[in-house]
Amino acid sequence: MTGFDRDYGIYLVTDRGLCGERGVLDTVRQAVDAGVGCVQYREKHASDAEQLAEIAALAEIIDRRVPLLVNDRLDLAIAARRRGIVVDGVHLGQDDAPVGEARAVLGPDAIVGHSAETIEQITAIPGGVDYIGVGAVHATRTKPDHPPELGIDGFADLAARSPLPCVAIGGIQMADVAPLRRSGAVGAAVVSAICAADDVASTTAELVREWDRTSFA
Ligand SMILES: Cc1ncc(COP(=O)(O)OP(=O)(O)O)c(N)n1
Ligand SMILES: Cc1nc(C(=O)O)sc1CCOP(=O)(O)O
Ligand SMILES: [Mg+2]
Repeated sequence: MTGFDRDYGIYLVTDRGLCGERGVLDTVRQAVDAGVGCVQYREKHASDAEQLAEIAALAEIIDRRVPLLVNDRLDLAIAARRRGIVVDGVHLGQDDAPVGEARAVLGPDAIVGHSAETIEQITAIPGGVDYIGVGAVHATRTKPDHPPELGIDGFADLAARSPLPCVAIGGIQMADVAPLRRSGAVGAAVVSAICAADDVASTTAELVREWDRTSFA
């Protein structure tokens, strides 16, 4: 399966603060066991050494069951791979390293995700991108500087016009999963819905069931 025709399912984006005492590693372990389709390591504050150590531990826990992507930091993804750590790709925003550079360095099998919030940004995306992260579906406290709220209908409109598969992100909760999948999302990316859950295993399993039982667009 290429990154392009992949079903990303319930796509976990990590947040150390929201994981609290349980920690990122145990949260990811439970979420992968419960069926998430992708994990993105998103850490804005730790040192490079700390992030590399955490990426290495996550790669061991995930053990190639689902893709592990690194948010923002193409350089860290490359450094991890040089150490033999299995990193499957990157998610890069509009202000991060160029997606073409990521594709060139990580190779044809890597997953390269890119963010966009308007149809102009979507149509301007160069080749080599596997999916677009489109948000914010809803306002969210997880990313105070999130793009304007699209709502489900706004997401559906962009996904219908996009030449690339779209992963929805931003304030996604259980009730959004089915409508988003019906509107063409190839994944529903969540941070707080899983990281801040009291019971990660059962919450994730419920989200995954909802995704799996909803028909494609
Ligand atoms: C799946 C997915 N979609 C969008 C984003 C947002 O990325 P970006 O615009 O670079 O913002 P930050 O995550 O870096 O704050 C994402 N991370 N994942
Ligand atoms: C990382 C991120 N990007 C967004 C975007 O809209 O581009 S919203 C977001 C955070 C999503 O967190 P939660 O699932 O807790 O709402
Ligand atoms: Mg970014």
